[in-house]
Amino acid sequence: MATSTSSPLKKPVTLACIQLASGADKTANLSHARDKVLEAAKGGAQIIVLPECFNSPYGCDYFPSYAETLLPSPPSKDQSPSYHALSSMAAEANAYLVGGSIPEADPDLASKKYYNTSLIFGPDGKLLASHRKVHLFDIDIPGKITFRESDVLSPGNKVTLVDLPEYGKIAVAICYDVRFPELATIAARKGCFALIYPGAFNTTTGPLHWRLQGQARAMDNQLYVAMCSPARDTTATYHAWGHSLITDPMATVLVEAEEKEAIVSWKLDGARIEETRKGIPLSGQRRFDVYPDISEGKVRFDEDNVPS
Ligand SMILES: NC(=O)CCC(=O)C(=O)O
Repeated sequence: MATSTSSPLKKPVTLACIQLASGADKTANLSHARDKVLEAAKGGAQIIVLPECFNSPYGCDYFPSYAETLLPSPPSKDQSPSYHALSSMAAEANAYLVGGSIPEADPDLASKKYYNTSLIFGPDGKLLASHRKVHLFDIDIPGKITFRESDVLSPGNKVTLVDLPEYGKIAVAICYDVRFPELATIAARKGCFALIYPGAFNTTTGPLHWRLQGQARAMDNQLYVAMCSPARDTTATYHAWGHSLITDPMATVLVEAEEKEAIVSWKLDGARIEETRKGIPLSGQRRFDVYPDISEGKVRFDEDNVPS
């Protein structure tokens, strides 16, 4: 069966994950994020990723008090200081910025609906897309960790693909979303060269699954995967696993942080995707006569890719 191996990445691009140390002071977190984004850009990064809830502590008790309204878009500075800080950082860095995630308040404040939302900006500081976490982190491992984002958050309802014109398409999803291979498969079949997950696994599931999830999504879909965590803060109520990493399309972990603040980066190369797909030509071997192609079913994308 004929197999197309042309790469979805048009030219090499350096991607950096910033494993940011943040605390309770939002203004300080935004300012620290700016310093680190500029540092990553100075180091050559053209796509820069921040972690989940980079502007606040991570936890259900914090979401409402840190939440910002993002709609109507663009929001005013009062509505969303984080939106404006991220936009300025992207422009100053002259880089694409996957702005981790922030707690978002529904514009109908009376609804008391909140989302875990990632904003993605272009090098000119313009918003390119947003992703509301689709799969909320609700788990209960007795004696270890119980977490119910759904007590406070509402889920997003779309797959988020973002076109970076010089390079190609990326997909953005948030943390627990990584456990649902469907999003990744759809993104890969729609031509993405990388899956980018701002995330914050914990010290129970992190050592078991964080790396495996990144490698599994890369292996299944033969593309790059970046997972960006906050640094671990043992004085916080939630202890993030850290270990931000980038895997290649063969599922090799190219670079991985420890638990403390760090920037990890790698030059992604389309040839690596082509070589992987040529060697193991999955795309031409699928049996859509036996099972359906989930990327061709009813998939919800956001047509104009801005909050709506
Ligand atoms: N913030 C999250 O979604 C955490 C996900 C997580 O830790 C997991 O095990 O999955």
